[in-house]
Amino acid sequence: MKIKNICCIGAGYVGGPTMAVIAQKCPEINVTVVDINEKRIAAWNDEDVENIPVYEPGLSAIVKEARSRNLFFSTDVDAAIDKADMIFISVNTPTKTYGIGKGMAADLKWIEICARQIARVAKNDKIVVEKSTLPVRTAAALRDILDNTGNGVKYQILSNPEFLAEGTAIQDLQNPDRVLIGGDVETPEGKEAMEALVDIYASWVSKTNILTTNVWSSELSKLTANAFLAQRVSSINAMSELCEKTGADVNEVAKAVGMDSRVGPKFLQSSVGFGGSCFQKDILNLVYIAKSFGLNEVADYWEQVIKMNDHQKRRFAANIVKTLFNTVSGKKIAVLGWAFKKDTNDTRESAAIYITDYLLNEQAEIVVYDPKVKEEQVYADLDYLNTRSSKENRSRVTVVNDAYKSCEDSHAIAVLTEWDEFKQLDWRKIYNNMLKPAFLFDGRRLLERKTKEEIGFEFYAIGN
Ligand SMILES: NC(=O)C1=CN([C@@H]2O[C@H](COP(=O)(O)OP(=O)(O)OC[C@H]3O[C@@H](n4cnc5c(N)ncnc54)[C@H](O)[C@@H]3O)[C@@H](O)[C@H]2O)C=CC1
Ligand SMILES: O=C(O)[C@H]1O[C@H](OP(=O)(O)OP(=O)(O)OC[C@H]2O[C@@H](n3ccc(=O)[nH]c3=O)[C@H](O)[C@@H]2O)[C@H](O)[C@@H](O)[C@@H]1O
Repeated sequence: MKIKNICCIGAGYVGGPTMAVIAQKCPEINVTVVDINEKRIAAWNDEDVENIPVYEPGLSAIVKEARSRNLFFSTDVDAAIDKADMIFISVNTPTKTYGIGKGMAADLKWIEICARQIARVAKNDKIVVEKSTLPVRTAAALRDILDNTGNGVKYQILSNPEFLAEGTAIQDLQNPDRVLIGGDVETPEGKEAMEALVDIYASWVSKTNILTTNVWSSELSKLTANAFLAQRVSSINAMSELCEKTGADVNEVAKAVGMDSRVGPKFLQSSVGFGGSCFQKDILNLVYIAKSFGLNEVADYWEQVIKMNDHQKRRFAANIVKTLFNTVSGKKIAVLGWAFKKDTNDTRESAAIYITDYLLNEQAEIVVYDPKVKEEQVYADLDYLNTRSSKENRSRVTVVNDAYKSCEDSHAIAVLTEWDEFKQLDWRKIYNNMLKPAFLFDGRRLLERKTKEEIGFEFYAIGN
C-alpha cells in the first residue's frame, strides 16, 4: 500500500518538525498538519519562516523548502482527516490536573477527541498512528472508539512513538537511532499497515534501524526509554551532591564511569535538574500504571527519579540563599537562561521556573535573560504555578533582552540553561558591574571555575 496523503493532528514541537522532515524526505506524499490553535497555524504559515512557532536549528530551512510544495498547515481538521490515508495523532498528553489520577496519570482527553473526530469524519479506510506518548494499552481504547461508529470504515492502529529531543530535533529525525513501529502483527491487514509506515521511513532511514513490534511493546518502550534517560540524569545529580561534600568532581566521576562501554558517556551531565514537557509526565504516568496493577515496588523505584530531580532544583536554590548570607530578600539575582535546555524556545517544566519561584518566595528580585524565550512566556510560566498574583510576578521579575543588562547591579548570577553564548560573555565586564562580593552559581557546569575565580567571582558549580 502506498500512502499519498498524510494528516497530522497537532502542530506542536513533535507534529511540526516530524511532519516537516517526512515532507522533505518524501516529496511524493502530501502532508497536512492541522491544529485547533489558530495562532499556531498562522505562525507556521508566516511568510517569514523565522517566525514559525517552534525554534529548532535547521527547521526553518526545511519548512521553507517543503511548505506549499507538499507540506501544509491548516485549521481545517475535518478536511485533512477526510483526505488522508494515514493520520498521525500528535496532540498533547499532559499530566492530569483533576479527578482520578490527578498529578500522575496522562490526560487522554485530547486523544479521545481526535479519535471521535476521526470516527465522525472518515469515509474510507484509515491507518491511525499514535505519535503522542501514551500509556500502554491506549491503542485498545482508540480501537474501541473507532470500531464502534457503525459506518463500515476499517481502521488499523499503529504505535510510532517519537524519540526526538528538542534542540536537536532535526538531526534526530533525519538520523534516528531507531524508528519504532508497533502494530497488529497477527493479521495481514495489520502487517500491511506497518509496512506502509516502514516504507515511509525507509525513504531515509536504513531498514535495520526500523524496528517493528507488537503495539503494546511499542507503547511501553517509549515510557521506558524516557524513564531510563531521566534516571541517568537523576543518578548523576544524586552523585553531584555527594561530590560537593567530598571533594570529588562530578564531571570527572561521570567521565570515569561513562568510559565503561556498558554505561556509555552520554546523558551523564550533572545539572540543576531535568526539565522539559516529557520526562516528569512520562515517569509519573509509568508510576501510575504500575500502581494501577498493584506493582508498588516498581512504582516506588521510578518515583524516586522524580523526587531526586525535585531535590536537585530545591537544593540549588537553597544554596543560593545560604551562600548569600542566608537572605536574598530585596537582593537582585540575574537568571541566565529560561528554556529547559539550550537551542529551544520551549520552557515547559524548566528548572529555571522552579528556582525563580523559590527565590521569589525568599523575596528576591529576579532579572531574566534568555536568547529565545519571550517575556510573556516567562510570566505565563510563573503565573501557572499560582504561587502569587500575576501582578506580583510582574513587579518582582524583569525580563531583559541582553545578558549584560540582566547582571548589572546584581548580587548574584544563576546560570540555568547551557546556552553556548553564555560561555562567550565578557565575564570581567559583568563582574565590574555587579555588587561585591559577586556570586556566580553555575547550574550547568558551563563555565570554567579558574578564570571566573581569577576575575574575582565567588564561584559555585553543581557537583564541584
Ligand atoms: N516535545 C517533545 O520533544 C516530545 C513530545 N512527545 C510527545 O508528543 C506529544 C505532543 O507533544 P508536543 O508536540 O510537545 O505538544 P504541543 O503541546 O507542543 O502540541 C500539541 C498540539 O496539539 C494541538 N491539539 C490538541 N488537541 C487537538 C485537537 N483535538 N485537534 C487539533 N489539534 C489539537 C494543540 O493545540 C497543540 O498545538 C505528547 O504526547 C508528547 O509526550 C514525544 C517525543 C518528544
Ligand atoms: O519524549 C520526549 O519528550 C523526549 O524527551 C527527551 O528529550 P527532551 O526532553 O527534548 O531533551 P533532553 O535532551 O532529553 O533533555 C531533557 C532534560 O534533561 C536535562 N539533561 C539532559 C542530559 C543530561 O546529561 N543532563 C541533563 O540535565 C536537559 O538539560 C533537559 O532539561 C528525550 O531525550 C527524547 O528522546 C524524548 O523523545
